[in-house]
Amino acid sequence: MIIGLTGSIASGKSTVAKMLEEVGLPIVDADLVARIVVEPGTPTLKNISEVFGKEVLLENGELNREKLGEIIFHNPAKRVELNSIMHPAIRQEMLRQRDELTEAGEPHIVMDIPLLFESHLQHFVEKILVVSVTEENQLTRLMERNHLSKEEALARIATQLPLSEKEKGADAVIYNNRDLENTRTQLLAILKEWDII
Ligand SMILES: CC(C)(COP(=O)(O)OP(=O)(O)OC[C@H]1O[C@@H](n2cnc3c(N)ncnc32)[C@H](O)[C@@H]1O)[C@@H](O)C(=O)NCCC(=O)NCCS
Ligand SMILES: Nc1ncnc2c1ncn2[C@@H]1O[C@H](COP(=O)(O)OP(=O)(O)OP(=O)(O)O)[C@@H](O)[C@H]1O
Repeated sequence: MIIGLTGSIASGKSTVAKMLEEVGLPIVDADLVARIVVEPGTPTLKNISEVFGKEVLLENGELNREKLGEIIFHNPAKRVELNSIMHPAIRQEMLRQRDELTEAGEPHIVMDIPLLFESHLQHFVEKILVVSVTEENQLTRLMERNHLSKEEALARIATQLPLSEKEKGADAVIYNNRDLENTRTQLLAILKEWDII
């Protein structure tokens, strides 16, 4: 079974992905793939620097993620432009990793895709697991993890579909508002129901 793991920024997808890894499931991680496709020397990085200018590169030639983040989370047109450069490359590499795992005989694969609904990638997966949080917890955790001001964190949250909408499209929802043991208990119950463990 191909499981799509999604949620919103700082809702706890990576936290749940780690738990899924601990029970032995392989993960295809879109955020990680998004880093691979912009490594120095890739056509995607060249394309980004042509469109956004040399200011989005560090001195060593790597992508300046902080700088690019500041630009795209405050400018919808720039975000659409970046998405149109990066998303085809990300999708291609994610499918390659998925096929490699399938060929290696993995019976279940998790695809961790933050923008699963926004990018209409539901057809990539068979079951959708949404990690949800209250707006209050999401904001506090995002500000703490990324050292962002309230305004910066709210701007990032606003670029994604509301979690209430994502919950409607889910086969199962994990409410990640309490401690990690509580989250793990919810996850294991879902995996049992889906006959995965
Ligand atoms: C702008 C970048 C360089 C900022 O890097 P940074 O290290 O600060 O963030 P990171 O990559 O860890 O992303 C954190 C979260 O931000 C959110 N996010 C990232 N990109 C986008 C986007 N284009 N639109 C909406 N939300 C986004 C996701 O929830 C993601 O999990 C980076 O996010 C990026 O390359 N984004 C474009 C690719 C993309 O769409 N990635 C999202 C999943 S495929
Ligand atoms: N149940 C919890 N209690 C307290 N803190 C938590 C809990 N779950 C996650 N966190 C913390 O909240 C932050 C966001 O979690 P995580 O990185 O897993 O989210 P994410 O959905 O993967 O985010 P992104 O989309 O930005 O990659 C992290 O700093 C994490 O340690």
